[in-house]
Amino acid sequence: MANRPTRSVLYIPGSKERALEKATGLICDAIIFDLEDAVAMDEKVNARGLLAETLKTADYGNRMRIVRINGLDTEWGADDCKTFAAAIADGAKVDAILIPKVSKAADLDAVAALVPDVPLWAMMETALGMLNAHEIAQHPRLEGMVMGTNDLAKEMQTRFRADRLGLQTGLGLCLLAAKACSKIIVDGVYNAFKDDEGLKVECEQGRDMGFDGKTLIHPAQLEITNAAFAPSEAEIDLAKRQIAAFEEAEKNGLGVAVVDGRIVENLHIVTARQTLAKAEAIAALNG
Ligand SMILES: CC(C)(COP(=O)(O)OP(=O)(O)OC[C@H]1O[C@@H](n2cnc3c(N)ncnc32)[C@H](O)[C@@H]1OP(=O)(O)O)[C@@H](O)C(=O)NCCC(=O)NCCSC(=O)C[C@H](O)C(=O)O
Ligand SMILES: [Mg+2]
Repeated sequence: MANRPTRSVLYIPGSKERALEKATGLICDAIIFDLEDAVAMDEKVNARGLLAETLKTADYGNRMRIVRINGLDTEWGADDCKTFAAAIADGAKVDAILIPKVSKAADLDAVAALVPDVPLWAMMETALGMLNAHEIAQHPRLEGMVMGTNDLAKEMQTRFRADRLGLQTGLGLCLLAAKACSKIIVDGVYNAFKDDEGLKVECEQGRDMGFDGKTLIHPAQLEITNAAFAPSEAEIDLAKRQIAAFEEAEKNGLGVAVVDGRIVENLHIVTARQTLAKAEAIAALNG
């Protein structure tokens, strides 16, 4: 869905009944209902059943509902696919299926064959996935990419740094692939969920790099993230002034305007209109 905001994408373990209920009232743009890493092995089967029933009955409003299945290389992946294909046919509201550890386009083909029609999202979190990001982004069923920075850091053997130096190549490759193919791309989680300042810095970095939003692990991270990935009042004001100045310049037969000492050309107007469209989409979401 073009323009659908994905500023804040909250993981909820599919096994946690209280968290599933709480999310109906949280200020997140999207929810990842997780059956993979957030669910213990002996809870996998129960979580699958609980989640399938919950998505038939619970009202998550206009929050996007994304189900993260287990990989098809695990004992749960194929049954996750079959259960959700059946649940969707039976009225469960699922906007996308998220596949973990996607390393090549064929990983998407395998899930596409088991779950018809629903858009697919890919966890980008393996070194091979980074190298194959473009072929993954080109997949016709793919709608969005999610950076899995914990798994990527593990495979890369990087250490945590505020500037995410060891992850930058992977983040950049995935961003290029997603943008070239007009797909949604959201950043990885910030593990220290009580560190607001650190989260803010990482959100700003992700926003500056071009991510559409960030994945989160705790409701306390929502407010900072929503603010960071929304156009600010100053950005909205600048966009309006750029459009007005450019229209005025055009009337005078000019192709360039100047706003705040900077040139404004047609391409800047595209960005300005995108900023206003994003602000409108967020306002519409908040009703
Ligand atoms: C991190 C947590 C285990 C902390 O849980 P808890 O100790 O229960 O937190 P609080 O007591 O502060 O919770 C306060 C209330 O908020 C609710 N809550 C907590 N977390 C969530 C949530 N994620 N969604 C919805 N609601 C949530 C609690 O129920 C409390 O409610 P109330 O009873 O009304 O007070 C916990 O936050 C958690 O489990 N988070 C999710 C962890 C997760 O999903 N991990 C997997 C995804 S990360 C990943 O794998 C990314 C990727 O693959 C990679 O490789 O990087
Ligand atoms: Mg992961």
